[in-house]
Amino acid sequence: MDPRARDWYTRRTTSSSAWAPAALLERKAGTRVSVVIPARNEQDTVADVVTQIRRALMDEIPLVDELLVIDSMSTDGTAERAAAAGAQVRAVGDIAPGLERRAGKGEALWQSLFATSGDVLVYIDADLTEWGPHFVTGLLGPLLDDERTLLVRGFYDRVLDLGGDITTEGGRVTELVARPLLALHWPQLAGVVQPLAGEWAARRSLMEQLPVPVGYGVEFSTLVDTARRFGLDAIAQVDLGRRAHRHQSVHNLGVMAAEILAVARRRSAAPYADEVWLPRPVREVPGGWDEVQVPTGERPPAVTVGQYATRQVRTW
Ligand SMILES: O=c1ccn([C@@H]2O[C@H](COP(=O)(O)OP(=O)(O)O)[C@@H](O)[C@H]2O)c(=O)[nH]1
Ligand SMILES: O=C(O)[C@@H](COP(=O)(O)O)O[C@H]1O[C@H](CO)[C@@H](O)[C@H](O)[C@H]1O
Repeated sequence: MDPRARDWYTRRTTSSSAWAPAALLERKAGTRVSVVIPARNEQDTVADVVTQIRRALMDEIPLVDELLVIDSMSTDGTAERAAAAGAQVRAVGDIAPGLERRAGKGEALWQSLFATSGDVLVYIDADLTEWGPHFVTGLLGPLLDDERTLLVRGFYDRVLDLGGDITTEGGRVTELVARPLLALHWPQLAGVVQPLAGEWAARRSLMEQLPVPVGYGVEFSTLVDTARRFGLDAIAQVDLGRRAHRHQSVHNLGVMAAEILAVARRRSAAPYADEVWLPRPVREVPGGWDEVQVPTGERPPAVTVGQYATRQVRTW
């Protein structure tokens, strides 16, 4: 296991309960906070997400200065319901001249940079069904606590509810693509429990400097790019408890997986790590850390070994 991963995990992981809203308000001082909710056809859930944040973190205490829903080419009532719940709503393509209408979550987050004024940006998905305002305060904590922190990833039990038994087997692309990719190519990041968490926060000064994949690769790219350019300690992660959301079909997640593989391929000049270790999801392990070595050994072509060496073989 890359010792940097476990060291980072130990030093840079906190729980949302460590970041009390009142204490954050004191630390906030002159820092402006924008919450950005990218939304494509989320009319059934966006109003609840907006309402909870508005009530808890704008009406009850003035922690959040700006609450923006980016309407990402929705064809339902997302924009109307978000506005009725009290959010500012801006449609991709209507934000600034020259920013044409484009689909994609990353595109929505990138365009939000031109529609917000916050020094700190908190990204919250619009399809959450099990969550709370502590997602926002937990993500803000490490950023308001230390100016050297640039990016904060949430992590949680990932609920999977496909209409049958409800399990915590969610985060299918996270577990089958993103975390194995990190273990292979960026083992120092293997301690990040939810690299694809849709709830995360970053300094504007960071986001303005990073390239942003227009689709679902944005979480993976910002993690890898921040670590490479600013070091592991520029990143922190916060335990947010439990999260449920609307699920996509496994076929749609196949497209998402390909986007993330493309982002990784564009960045992974490095060969595979010598040894590949995969930490188990932290909540499965009492005490919070266990790792499994991934068998990566390869045998040489049989024709080069032992009794095969003399056989006539077909050559192409
Ligand atoms: O083109 C898109 C695709 C997704 N989203 C939003 O990005 C968030 C995460 O997307 P989704 O729920 O589809 O991903 P999943 O959570 O299933 O991986 C949600 O709020 C979506 O409405 C978006 O704004 N534009
Ligand atoms: O983590 C994942 O594997 C995917 C799919 O989650 P589920 O298997 O539907 O629980 O969800 C995340 O990935 C997307 C790509 O980074 C993010 O944009 C989503 O916000 C996040 O929910």
